[in-house]
Amino acid sequence: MAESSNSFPGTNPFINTNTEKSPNIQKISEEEEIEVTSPTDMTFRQANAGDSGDAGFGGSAFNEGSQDGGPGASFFGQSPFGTGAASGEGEEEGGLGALPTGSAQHGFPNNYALGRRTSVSAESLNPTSAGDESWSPPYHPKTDDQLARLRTAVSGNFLFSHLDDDQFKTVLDALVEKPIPAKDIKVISQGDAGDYFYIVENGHFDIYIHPSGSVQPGPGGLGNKVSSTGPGGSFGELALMYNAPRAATVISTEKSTLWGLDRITFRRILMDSAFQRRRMYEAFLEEVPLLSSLKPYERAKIADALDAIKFPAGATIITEGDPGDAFYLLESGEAEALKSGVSVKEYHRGDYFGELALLDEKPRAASIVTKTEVKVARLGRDGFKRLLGPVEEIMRRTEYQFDASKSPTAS
Ligand SMILES: Nc1ncnc2c1ncn2[C@@H]1O[C@@H]2COP(=O)(O)O[C@H]2[C@H]1O
Repeated sequence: MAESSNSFPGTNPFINTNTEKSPNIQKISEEEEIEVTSPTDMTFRQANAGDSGDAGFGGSAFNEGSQDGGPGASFFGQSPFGTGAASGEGEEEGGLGALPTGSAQHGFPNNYALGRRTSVSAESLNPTSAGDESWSPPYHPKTDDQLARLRTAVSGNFLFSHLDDDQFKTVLDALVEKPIPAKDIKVISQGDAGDYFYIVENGHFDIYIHPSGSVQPGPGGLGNKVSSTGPGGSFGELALMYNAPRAATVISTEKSTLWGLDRITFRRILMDSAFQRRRMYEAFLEEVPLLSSLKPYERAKIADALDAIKFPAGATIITEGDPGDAFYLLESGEAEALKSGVSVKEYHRGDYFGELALLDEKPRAASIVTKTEVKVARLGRDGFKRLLGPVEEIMRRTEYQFDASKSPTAS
Protein backbone atom coordinates (compact mmCIF):
# COMPACT_ATOMS: atom_id res chain seq x y z
CA MET A 1 0.00 0.00 0.00
CA ALA A 2 2.63 2.48 1.05
CA GLU A 3 4.75 1.55 -1.91
CA SER A 4 2.04 2.20 -4.45
CA SER A 5 0.75 5.31 -2.75
CA ASN A 6 4.15 6.87 -2.57
CA SER A 7 4.94 6.14 -6.15
CA PHE A 8 1.74 7.62 -7.60
CA PRO A 9 2.82 11.19 -8.10
CA GLY A 10 6.20 10.19 -9.46
CA THR A 11 4.69 8.06 -12.15
CA ASN A 12 1.96 10.33 -13.41
CA PRO A 13 1.82 9.25 -17.04
CA PHE A 14 0.33 12.57 -18.06
CA ILE A 15 2.85 14.87 -16.49
CA ASN A 16 4.74 17.28 -18.71
CA THR A 17 8.48 17.55 -18.28
CA ASN A 18 8.35 21.16 -19.44
CA THR A 19 9.53 23.24 -16.50
CA GLU A 20 7.84 26.48 -17.46
CA LYS A 21 5.73 27.75 -14.57
CA SER A 22 2.16 28.86 -14.78
CA PRO A 23 1.07 31.37 -12.14
CA ASN A 24 -2.40 29.95 -12.26
CA ILE A 25 -1.25 26.48 -11.38
CA GLN A 26 1.07 27.73 -8.68
CA LYS A 27 -1.96 29.12 -6.90
CA ILE A 28 -3.65 25.77 -7.12
CA SER A 29 -0.69 24.06 -5.50
CA GLU A 30 -0.82 26.45 -2.60
CA GLU A 31 -4.51 25.84 -2.17
CA GLU A 32 -3.97 22.13 -1.88
CA GLU A 33 -2.19 22.56 1.40
CA ILE A 34 -5.37 24.05 2.78
CA GLU A 35 -7.73 21.77 1.01
CA VAL A 36 -6.31 18.49 2.23
CA THR A 37 -6.42 19.66 5.80
CA SER A 38 -10.16 19.51 6.17
CA PRO A 39 -13.12 18.80 3.96
CA THR A 40 -15.03 21.46 5.80
CA ASP A 41 -12.55 24.25 5.43
CA MET A 42 -13.15 27.60 3.77
CA THR A 43 -12.93 26.23 0.27
CA PHE A 44 -15.58 23.66 0.92
CA ARG A 45 -17.96 26.13 2.52
CA GLN A 46 -17.50 28.64 -0.23
CA ALA A 47 -18.26 25.93 -2.71
CA ASN A 48 -21.47 25.25 -0.85
CA ALA A 49 -22.41 28.83 -1.29
CA GLY A 50 -21.81 28.47 -4.98
CA ASP A 51 -18.97 30.89 -5.21
CA SER A 52 -15.77 28.91 -5.26
CA GLY A 53 -14.01 25.93 -6.67
CA ASP A 54 -15.97 23.30 -8.52
CA ALA A 55 -19.71 23.25 -8.57
CA GLY A 56 -21.08 23.86 -5.13
CA PHE A 57 -23.70 21.72 -3.50
CA GLY A 58 -27.07 22.99 -2.59
CA GLY A 59 -26.25 26.44 -3.87
CA SER A 60 -28.47 28.10 -6.40
CA ALA A 61 -25.96 30.69 -7.50
CA PHE A 62 -25.48 29.61 -11.07
CA ASN A 63 -23.45 32.25 -12.67
CA GLU A 64 -25.26 32.60 -15.94
CA GLY A 65 -23.31 34.48 -18.52
CA SER A 66 -20.04 32.73 -18.06
CA GLN A 67 -17.14 34.94 -17.13
CA ASP A 68 -14.78 33.06 -19.32
CA GLY A 69 -16.66 33.33 -22.51
CA GLY A 70 -17.29 29.67 -23.19
CA PRO A 71 -20.64 28.43 -24.33
CA GLY A 72 -21.51 27.08 -20.91
CA ALA A 73 -22.74 29.07 -17.97
CA SER A 74 -20.29 28.68 -15.14
CA PHE A 75 -21.72 26.72 -12.27
CA PHE A 76 -19.62 28.67 -9.85
CA GLY A 77 -18.54 32.22 -9.38
CA GLN A 78 -15.07 33.65 -9.22
CA SER A 79 -12.59 30.95 -8.44
CA PRO A 80 -10.16 31.91 -5.70
CA PHE A 81 -7.46 30.51 -7.94
CA GLY A 82 -8.61 32.27 -11.06
CA THR A 83 -8.86 30.63 -14.42
CA GLY A 84 -6.13 32.83 -15.78
CA ALA A 85 -4.75 31.82 -19.10
CA ALA A 86 -1.76 29.59 -18.97
CA SER A 87 0.91 30.16 -21.57
CA GLY A 88 -0.47 28.36 -24.60
CA GLU A 89 2.08 30.14 -26.76
CA GLY A 90 2.07 29.34 -30.39
CA GLU A 91 -0.51 26.63 -30.08
CA GLU A 92 -3.55 26.33 -32.20
CA GLU A 93 -6.72 24.72 -31.17
CA GLY A 94 -6.83 21.54 -33.03
CA GLY A 95 -7.98 18.74 -30.84
CA LEU A 96 -5.82 16.36 -28.96
CA GLY A 97 -4.29 14.98 -32.09
CA ALA A 98 -3.02 18.40 -33.10
CA LEU A 99 -1.04 19.03 -29.95
CA PRO A 100 2.68 19.02 -30.49
CA THR A 101 4.29 17.96 -27.24
CA GLY A 102 4.83 14.79 -25.25
CA SER A 103 1.88 15.21 -22.97
CA ALA A 104 -0.29 15.97 -25.95
CA GLN A 105 0.46 12.50 -27.19
CA HIS A 106 -1.13 11.31 -24.01
CA GLY A 107 -4.21 13.35 -24.83
CA PHE A 108 -3.59 15.98 -22.20
CA PRO A 109 -2.95 19.67 -22.53
CA ASN A 110 0.62 20.87 -22.72
CA ASN A 111 0.83 22.21 -19.23
CA TYR A 112 -1.19 19.50 -17.55
CA ALA A 113 0.11 18.97 -14.01
CA LEU A 114 2.92 21.36 -14.76
CA GLY A 115 2.89 23.02 -11.40
CA ARG A 116 2.46 19.95 -9.29
CA ARG A 117 4.34 20.37 -6.08
CA THR A 118 7.64 18.66 -5.65
CA SER A 119 7.18 18.74 -1.92
CA VAL A 120 3.75 17.65 -0.83
CA SER A 121 2.20 16.87 2.49
CA ALA A 122 2.27 13.29 3.75
CA GLU A 123 -1.50 13.25 3.53
CA SER A 124 -1.63 14.03 -0.13
CA LEU A 125 1.13 11.58 -1.00
CA ASN A 126 -0.15 8.77 1.06
CA PRO A 127 -3.80 9.25 1.83
CA THR A 128 -4.31 5.93 3.52
CA SER A 129 -1.23 6.00 5.68
CA ALA A 130 -1.16 5.60 9.43
CA GLY A 131 -1.46 8.79 11.37
CA ASP A 132 -4.67 9.76 9.62
CA GLU A 133 -6.92 8.02 12.12
CA SER A 134 -8.45 11.34 13.10
CA TRP A 135 -10.19 11.54 9.74
CA SER A 136 -13.85 10.71 9.83
CA PRO A 137 -15.66 10.45 6.55
CA PRO A 138 -18.46 12.92 5.75
CA TYR A 139 -21.93 11.64 6.45
CA HIS A 140 -24.78 13.00 4.36
CA PRO A 141 -28.10 11.35 5.35
CA LYS A 142 -30.20 10.16 2.43
CA THR A 143 -33.81 9.26 1.86
CA ASP A 144 -34.71 5.74 0.71
CA ASP A 145 -35.39 7.15 -2.72
CA GLN A 146 -31.99 8.81 -2.89
CA LEU A 147 -30.27 5.65 -1.72
CA ALA A 148 -32.02 3.54 -4.32
CA ARG A 149 -31.13 5.97 -7.11
CA LEU A 150 -27.57 6.23 -5.89
CA ARG A 151 -27.09 2.47 -5.77
CA THR A 152 -28.27 2.22 -9.35
CA ALA A 153 -25.97 5.03 -10.44
CA VAL A 154 -22.84 3.55 -8.88
CA SER A 155 -23.66 -0.04 -9.82
CA GLY A 156 -22.53 0.68 -13.36
CA ASN A 157 -19.34 2.45 -12.33
CA PHE A 158 -16.19 0.37 -12.43
CA LEU A 159 -14.35 2.44 -9.85
CA PHE A 160 -16.84 1.15 -7.29
CA SER A 161 -16.79 -2.49 -8.27
CA HIS A 162 -13.78 -3.45 -6.18
CA LEU A 163 -14.81 -1.87 -2.90
CA ASP A 164 -15.52 -4.04 0.14
CA ASP A 165 -18.79 -3.55 2.04
CA ASP A 166 -17.37 -1.05 4.53
CA GLN A 167 -15.72 1.04 1.85
CA PHE A 168 -18.88 0.99 -0.22
CA LYS A 169 -20.96 2.20 2.71
CA THR A 170 -18.47 4.97 3.51
CA VAL A 171 -18.62 6.20 -0.05
CA LEU A 172 -22.44 6.04 -0.23
CA ASP A 173 -22.69 8.06 2.99
CA ALA A 174 -20.22 10.65 1.73
CA LEU A 175 -21.80 11.24 -1.67
CA VAL A 176 -23.90 14.38 -2.08
CA GLU A 177 -26.71 14.76 -4.58
CA LYS A 178 -26.16 17.60 -6.96
CA PRO A 179 -29.01 18.49 -9.30
CA ILE A 180 -27.92 20.23 -12.49
CA PRO A 181 -30.99 22.23 -13.43
CA ALA A 182 -30.34 22.94 -17.09
CA LYS A 183 -28.07 22.48 -20.06
CA ASP A 184 -24.87 24.51 -20.43
CA ILE A 185 -23.96 24.38 -16.75
CA LYS A 186 -20.21 24.21 -16.40
CA VAL A 187 -19.57 21.71 -13.63
CA ILE A 188 -15.79 21.64 -14.02
CA SER A 189 -13.53 24.25 -15.61
CA GLN A 190 -10.23 23.15 -17.09
CA GLY A 191 -7.31 24.63 -15.17
CA ASP A 192 -9.16 24.99 -11.87
CA ALA A 193 -8.36 23.14 -8.68
CA GLY A 194 -10.39 19.98 -8.10
CA ASP A 195 -12.62 19.45 -5.10
CA TYR A 196 -14.99 16.70 -6.19
CA PHE A 197 -15.30 13.53 -8.19
CA TYR A 198 -18.68 13.14 -9.89
CA ILE A 199 -20.92 10.24 -10.85
CA VAL A 200 -23.69 10.77 -13.38
CA GLU A 201 -27.09 9.47 -12.28
CA ASN A 202 -28.96 10.87 -15.25
CA GLY A 203 -28.48 13.43 -17.98
CA HIS A 204 -25.50 14.08 -20.17
CA PHE A 205 -22.23 16.04 -20.20
CA ASP A 206 -19.77 17.10 -22.89
CA ILE A 207 -16.06 17.30 -22.19
CA TYR A 208 -13.76 19.91 -23.73
CA ILE A 209 -10.02 20.47 -23.66
CA HIS A 210 -8.25 23.69 -24.52
CA PRO A 211 -4.62 23.12 -25.55
CA SER A 212 -3.40 25.93 -23.31
CA GLY A 213 -4.44 24.04 -20.19
CA SER A 214 -7.26 26.33 -19.11
CA VAL A 215 -10.48 27.84 -20.39
CA GLN A 216 -9.82 30.92 -22.51
CA PRO A 217 -11.96 34.01 -23.08
CA GLY A 218 -13.99 34.36 -26.22
CA PRO A 219 -15.59 31.98 -28.68
CA GLY A 220 -13.90 28.62 -28.78
CA GLY A 221 -12.48 29.28 -25.33
CA LEU A 222 -13.43 25.83 -24.13
CA GLY A 223 -11.27 24.20 -26.77
CA ASN A 224 -12.26 20.98 -28.47
CA LYS A 225 -14.89 18.48 -27.51
CA VAL A 226 -13.05 15.26 -26.66
CA SER A 227 -15.79 13.08 -25.27
CA SER A 228 -19.09 12.94 -23.48
CA THR A 229 -20.56 10.95 -20.64
CA GLY A 230 -23.99 9.88 -19.43
CA PRO A 231 -25.77 7.74 -16.81
CA GLY A 232 -23.37 5.50 -14.83
CA GLY A 233 -20.36 7.45 -16.10
CA SER A 234 -18.06 9.56 -13.95
CA PHE A 235 -15.57 12.38 -14.27
CA GLY A 236 -13.32 14.61 -12.23
CA GLU A 237 -10.97 11.95 -10.91
CA LEU A 238 -7.74 13.10 -12.56
CA ALA A 239 -7.24 16.32 -10.63
CA LEU A 240 -7.83 14.45 -7.38
CA MET A 241 -5.57 11.54 -8.27
CA TYR A 242 -2.63 13.57 -9.49
CA ASN A 243 -2.96 16.72 -7.38
CA ALA A 244 -3.21 18.54 -10.67
CA PRO A 245 -5.43 21.20 -12.22
CA ARG A 246 -8.59 20.05 -13.93
CA ALA A 247 -7.59 18.50 -17.24
CA ALA A 248 -10.84 19.28 -19.03
CA THR A 249 -14.04 21.31 -18.89
CA VAL A 250 -17.27 19.43 -18.25
CA ILE A 251 -20.60 20.99 -19.26
CA SER A 252 -24.16 19.68 -19.03
CA THR A 253 -26.02 19.19 -22.30
CA GLU A 254 -29.38 18.74 -20.53
CA LYS A 255 -30.95 18.80 -17.07
CA SER A 256 -29.02 16.20 -15.10
CA THR A 257 -28.33 14.71 -11.70
CA LEU A 258 -24.83 14.21 -10.34
CA TRP A 259 -23.50 12.73 -7.14
CA GLY A 260 -20.35 14.33 -5.81
CA LEU A 261 -17.65 12.70 -3.69
CA ASP A 262 -15.32 15.02 -1.82
CA ARG A 263 -11.64 14.94 -2.58
CA ILE A 264 -10.48 13.37 0.66
CA THR A 265 -12.95 10.50 0.68
CA PHE A 266 -12.11 9.90 -2.97
CA ARG A 267 -8.40 9.76 -2.23
CA ARG A 268 -8.75 7.55 0.81
CA ILE A 269 -11.26 5.07 -0.49
CA LEU A 270 -11.29 5.02 -4.27
CA MET A 271 -7.89 6.20 -5.36
CA ASP A 272 -5.66 3.28 -4.55
CA SER A 273 -7.67 0.75 -6.48
CA ALA A 274 -8.27 3.13 -9.38
CA PHE A 275 -4.60 3.98 -9.61
CA GLN A 276 -3.41 0.45 -9.33
CA ARG A 277 -5.70 -0.73 -12.08
CA ARG A 278 -4.80 2.11 -14.41
CA ARG A 279 -1.10 1.68 -13.78
CA MET A 280 -1.24 -2.09 -14.01
CA TYR A 281 -2.85 -2.03 -17.43
CA GLU A 282 -1.48 1.16 -18.89
CA ALA A 283 1.57 -0.34 -20.64
CA PHE A 284 -0.24 -3.48 -21.70
CA LEU A 285 -3.22 -1.67 -23.23
CA GLU A 286 -0.85 0.54 -25.21
CA GLU A 287 0.53 -2.60 -26.80
CA VAL A 288 -2.85 -4.03 -27.81
CA PRO A 289 -3.21 -3.40 -31.56
CA LEU A 290 -7.02 -3.28 -31.32
CA LEU A 291 -6.82 -0.31 -28.95
CA SER A 292 -4.07 1.63 -30.67
CA SER A 293 -6.49 4.13 -32.21
CA LEU A 294 -7.92 5.06 -28.81
CA LYS A 295 -6.80 8.06 -26.83
CA PRO A 296 -4.89 7.43 -23.60
CA TYR A 297 -7.81 8.59 -21.52
CA GLU A 298 -10.10 6.10 -23.26
CA ARG A 299 -7.61 3.35 -22.47
CA ALA A 300 -7.50 4.50 -18.83
CA LYS A 301 -11.27 4.07 -18.61
CA ILE A 302 -10.95 0.58 -20.06
CA ALA A 303 -8.29 -0.23 -17.45
CA ASP A 304 -10.78 0.70 -14.70
CA ALA A 305 -13.14 -1.95 -15.98
CA LEU A 306 -10.75 -4.89 -16.41
CA ASP A 307 -10.38 -7.89 -14.12
CA ALA A 308 -7.21 -9.99 -14.17
CA ILE A 309 -7.79 -13.74 -14.31
CA LYS A 310 -5.21 -16.53 -14.48
CA PHE A 311 -5.80 -19.95 -16.03
CA PRO A 312 -3.55 -23.02 -15.94
CA ALA A 313 -2.58 -24.81 -19.16
CA GLY A 314 -5.43 -26.83 -20.64
CA ALA A 315 -8.22 -24.71 -19.14
CA THR A 316 -11.31 -23.72 -21.09
CA ILE A 317 -11.92 -19.97 -20.91
CA ILE A 318 -14.87 -19.94 -23.33
CA THR A 319 -17.08 -22.88 -24.32
CA GLU A 320 -18.48 -23.07 -27.85
CA GLY A 321 -22.28 -22.70 -27.84
CA ASP A 322 -22.48 -20.91 -24.48
CA PRO A 323 -24.01 -17.45 -24.21
CA GLY A 324 -21.40 -14.71 -24.05
CA ASP A 325 -20.92 -12.47 -21.04
CA ALA A 326 -17.38 -11.12 -21.43
CA PHE A 327 -14.59 -10.11 -23.77
CA TYR A 328 -10.93 -11.00 -23.13
CA LEU A 329 -7.50 -9.57 -23.85
CA LEU A 330 -4.64 -12.03 -23.61
CA GLU A 331 -1.97 -10.57 -21.36
CA SER A 332 0.46 -13.50 -21.19
CA GLY A 333 0.72 -17.12 -22.30
CA GLU A 334 -0.85 -18.80 -25.31
CA ALA A 335 -4.33 -20.02 -26.11
CA GLU A 336 -6.17 -21.41 -29.09
CA ALA A 337 -9.67 -21.34 -30.54
CA LEU A 338 -11.29 -24.71 -31.25
CA LYS A 339 -14.37 -25.29 -33.37
CA SER A 340 -15.87 -28.73 -32.86
CA GLY A 341 -12.56 -29.73 -31.31
CA VAL A 342 -10.43 -28.53 -34.25
CA SER A 343 -7.89 -25.78 -33.68
CA VAL A 344 -8.68 -22.76 -35.87
CA LYS A 345 -6.68 -19.91 -34.38
CA GLU A 346 -3.88 -19.17 -31.93
CA TYR A 347 -3.66 -16.30 -29.51
CA HIS A 348 -0.63 -14.50 -28.09
CA ARG A 349 -0.02 -11.46 -25.91
CA GLY A 350 -2.09 -8.50 -27.08
CA ASP A 351 -4.68 -10.60 -28.93
CA TYR A 352 -8.37 -10.53 -28.06
CA PHE A 353 -11.24 -12.99 -28.18
CA GLY A 354 -14.84 -13.31 -27.08
CA GLU A 355 -16.11 -10.33 -29.04
CA LEU A 356 -18.42 -12.06 -31.54
CA ALA A 357 -21.03 -13.26 -29.06
CA LEU A 358 -21.21 -9.77 -27.54
CA LEU A 359 -21.28 -7.92 -30.84
CA ASP A 360 -24.07 -9.98 -32.32
CA GLU A 361 -25.76 -11.52 -29.27
CA LYS A 362 -24.97 -14.97 -30.59
CA PRO A 363 -23.73 -18.11 -28.80
CA ARG A 364 -19.97 -18.52 -28.53
CA ALA A 365 -18.68 -19.42 -32.00
CA ALA A 366 -15.68 -21.37 -30.70
CA SER A 367 -14.07 -22.62 -27.50
CA ILE A 368 -10.96 -20.90 -26.22
CA VAL A 369 -8.55 -23.25 -24.49
CA THR A 370 -5.21 -22.35 -22.89
CA LYS A 371 -2.00 -23.96 -24.24
CA THR A 372 0.17 -22.62 -21.42
CA GLU A 373 -0.54 -20.85 -18.18
CA VAL A 374 -2.43 -17.75 -19.25
CA LYS A 375 -3.29 -14.36 -17.82
CA VAL A 376 -6.25 -12.56 -19.31
CA ALA A 377 -7.85 -9.19 -18.73
CA ARG A 378 -11.61 -9.69 -18.67
CA LEU A 379 -14.07 -6.99 -19.70
CA GLY A 380 -17.70 -7.69 -18.85
CA ARG A 381 -20.55 -7.08 -21.27
CA ASP A 382 -21.41 -3.63 -19.91
CA GLY A 383 -17.85 -2.39 -20.15
CA PHE A 384 -17.51 -3.89 -23.61
CA LYS A 385 -20.60 -2.07 -24.85
CA ARG A 386 -19.75 1.18 -23.15
CA LEU A 387 -16.01 1.40 -23.77
CA LEU A 388 -15.24 -0.43 -26.98
CA GLY A 389 -17.73 1.35 -29.22
CA PRO A 390 -14.93 3.28 -30.98
CA VAL A 391 -13.25 0.03 -32.08
CA GLU A 392 -16.38 -1.93 -32.91
CA GLU A 393 -15.80 -1.59 -36.65
CA ILE A 394 -12.25 -2.89 -36.30
CA MET A 395 -13.53 -5.92 -34.44
CA ARG A 396 -16.19 -6.50 -37.06
CA ARG A 397 -13.59 -6.41 -39.82
CA THR A 398 -11.62 -9.26 -38.27
CA GLU A 399 -11.78 -12.22 -40.60
CA TYR A 400 -11.85 -15.63 -39.08
CA GLN A 401 -10.40 -18.57 -40.90
CA PHE A 402 -12.55 -21.50 -39.92
CA ASP A 403 -11.10 -23.84 -42.52
CA ALA A 404 -9.59 -26.59 -40.37
CA SER A 405 -7.17 -27.58 -43.14
CA LYS A 406 -5.38 -24.26 -42.66
CA SER A 407 -5.07 -24.60 -38.92
CA PRO A 408 -3.28 -24.34 -36.61
CA THR A 409 -1.27 -21.60 -38.28
CA ALA A 410 -4.33 -19.70 -39.47
CA SER A 411 -4.71 -16.41 -37.66
N1 LIG B 1 -9.86 13.17 -22.91
C1 LIG B 1 -9.89 13.57 -21.62
N2 LIG B 1 -8.79 14.08 -21.06
C2 LIG B 1 -8.82 14.49 -19.78
N3 LIG B 1 -9.89 14.39 -18.97
C3 LIG B 1 -11.01 13.88 -19.47
C4 LIG B 1 -11.07 13.44 -20.81
N4 LIG B 1 -12.30 12.97 -21.04
C5 LIG B 1 -12.97 13.09 -19.89
N5 LIG B 1 -12.21 13.65 -18.93
C6 LIG B 1 -12.67 13.97 -17.56
O1 LIG B 1 -12.78 15.38 -17.41
C7 LIG B 1 -12.36 15.68 -16.07
C8 LIG B 1 -11.98 17.10 -15.78
O2 LIG B 1 -11.57 17.16 -14.42
P1 LIG B 1 -10.35 16.23 -13.98
O3 LIG B 1 -9.10 16.65 -14.64
O4 LIG B 1 -10.33 16.13 -12.50
O5 LIG B 1 -10.76 14.76 -14.55
C9 LIG B 1 -11.15 14.78 -15.90
C10 LIG B 1 -11.71 13.48 -16.46
O6 LIG B 1 -12.49 12.85 -15.48
